[in-house]
Amino acid sequence: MGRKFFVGGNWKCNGTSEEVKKIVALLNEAEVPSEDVVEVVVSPPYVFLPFVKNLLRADFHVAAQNCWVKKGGAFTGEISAEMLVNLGIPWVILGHSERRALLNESNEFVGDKTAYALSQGLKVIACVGETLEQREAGSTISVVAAQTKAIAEKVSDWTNIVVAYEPVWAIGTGKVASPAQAQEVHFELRKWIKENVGADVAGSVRIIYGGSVNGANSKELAGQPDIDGFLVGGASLKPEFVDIIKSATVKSS
Ligand SMILES: O=C(CO)COP(=O)(O)O
Repeated sequence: MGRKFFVGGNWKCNGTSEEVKKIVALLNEAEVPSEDVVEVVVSPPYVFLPFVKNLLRADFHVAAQNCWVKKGGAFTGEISAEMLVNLGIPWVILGHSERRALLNESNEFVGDKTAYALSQGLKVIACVGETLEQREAGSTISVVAAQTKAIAEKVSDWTNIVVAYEPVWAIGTGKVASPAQAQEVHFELRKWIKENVGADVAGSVRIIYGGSVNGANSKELAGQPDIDGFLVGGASLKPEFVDIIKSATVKSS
């Protein structure tokens, strides 16, 4: 099958330099499956990126949580894709629901950002997901498809994209999607990609799940055929992140 398990830790807007040092020390000491089995990427706030990159073990990688939609310049407060490349940051998270909801990032804007970041050589964790209202209205698949379509319209090569399905109602709520609920959306999303992008991309693109993943629920979720890993928020700041990384072995066993 060839979709390497992917575990991302999204630290969001959290951490002091002391706390960041502690998390990095914890990760550096962790005994986890090799890089052949699981790809681990942690995403600290911008200001800690070079620090984390320099201290972190070589088999784990770092991601920024956002970047600007085009070349840098007179955009106060923004960070450009070129700067991330310049600092050797390989990944960026784009389209997180917190930015979509709180900063009004539209599907089109996220599609443009994804295309620009890829064009500069970054790898992108592109987030999609429905709100509770949308789920209850029965529009989960159409919402997720529209978000993915806006990316597909701007991007032709999906090699460096990981899609993160993060139902908004499961983020930071402790209310995890059941393995069956997550699998259903991952399956439908892969089907959409197969029909609208291509069978090769559908077979190879990793679709990871995010929303209240923890050390206790990660194994069962990882057992679902279309779940290729996780994007973890709260639990990525805790020792249980190591257990989540270890759930990669569910796929290889
Ligand atoms: O938003 C998330 C990861 O990007 C998920 O957050 P939680 O794991 O805290 O629910």
